[in-house]
Amino acid sequence: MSVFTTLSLDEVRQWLAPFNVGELHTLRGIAAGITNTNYFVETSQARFVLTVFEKNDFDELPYFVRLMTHLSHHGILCPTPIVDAAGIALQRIHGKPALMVSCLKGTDVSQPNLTQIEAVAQTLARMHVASADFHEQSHNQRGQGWRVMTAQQVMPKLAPVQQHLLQEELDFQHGLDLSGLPHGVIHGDLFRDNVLFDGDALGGFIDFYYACHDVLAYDVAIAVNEWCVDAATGMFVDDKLATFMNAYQSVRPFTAVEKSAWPALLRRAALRFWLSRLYDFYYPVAGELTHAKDPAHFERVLLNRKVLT
Ligand SMILES: Nc1ncnc2c1ncn2[C@@H]1O[C@H](COP(=O)(O)OP(=O)(O)O)[C@@H](O)[C@H]1O
Ligand SMILES: N[C@@H](CCOP(=O)(O)O)C(=O)O
Repeated sequence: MSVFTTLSLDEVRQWLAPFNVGELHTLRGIAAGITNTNYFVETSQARFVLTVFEKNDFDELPYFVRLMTHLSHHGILCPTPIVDAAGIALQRIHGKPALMVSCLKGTDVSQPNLTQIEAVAQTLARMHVASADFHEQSHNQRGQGWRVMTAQQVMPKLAPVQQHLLQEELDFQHGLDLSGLPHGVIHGDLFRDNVLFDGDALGGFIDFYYACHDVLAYDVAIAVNEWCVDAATGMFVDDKLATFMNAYQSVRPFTAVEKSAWPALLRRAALRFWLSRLYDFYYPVAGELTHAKDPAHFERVLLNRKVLT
């Protein structure tokens, strides 16, 4: 259960006063999610999601608010930040940053079918295209500096064969020059729990809090490593991968440079989540669930992607 900040109907009613969203009817804590407190807020006008940020500083959030606003104005299915009468979306509640967004339709899907994979891929490509005129740049919190620091922390915990794999991959990634690849806004964590579906119709992408300015094809690599993989082996499932790549490239075809960097990007994406899962595994935060995020899965994915290079 991830409601860290308990809110009462009365305080949310008061908090909603500067918004033009009608009368508050119901308030329901959302159990899913692990980082922030989320509530479904139902008013006489519509349904919203209210997020209380448990870890982010206020100052790092306006980028995400402006990004989601930009993307929703460009027709990308994602939460739309709701502004108060003064035009301000980001507020405080219990002294923590708080944001209300539109409620998307649907739920996350653990076994996506090809139609759903196609919709994710096309929307991701449209999001990348729509980001071309979003001119703010935010650095990747899970980029090179984080990789090196996290690797140092987990390295002593690993078996020698894993240490060798990790060091070799860090060296390989450090030596890459990706500056010639198209850059833009990446989602950065487009996992199955961050995409909602209403049947086969895409409800939208959520959880933009790893979004940043980075290599667009890297975002695709993150997504295919999640959506098109056999859970037992870490190998690609061919028809899922083909469906994803065809759908993505029907909107934004890869350049020649992206094609040649692709195997390395798949490795970088596998490394990123192997590392974060290793860190969570060896340095668990009391009370947080880590069992669902198996580092060994991304170790297998990385080993598989190395074979492709
Ligand atoms: N805009 C939204 N519309 C509908 N449901 C949402 C929305 N945002 C979040 N949710 C629901 O809340 C859950 C937790 O959100 P998430 O962003 O993953 O939280 P956390 O940041 O804590 O990981 C999601 O699985 C989804 O069910
Ligand atoms: N979707 C990821 C978790 C998000 O990354 P983290 O760096 O916050 O752990 C996963 O399933 O590993």
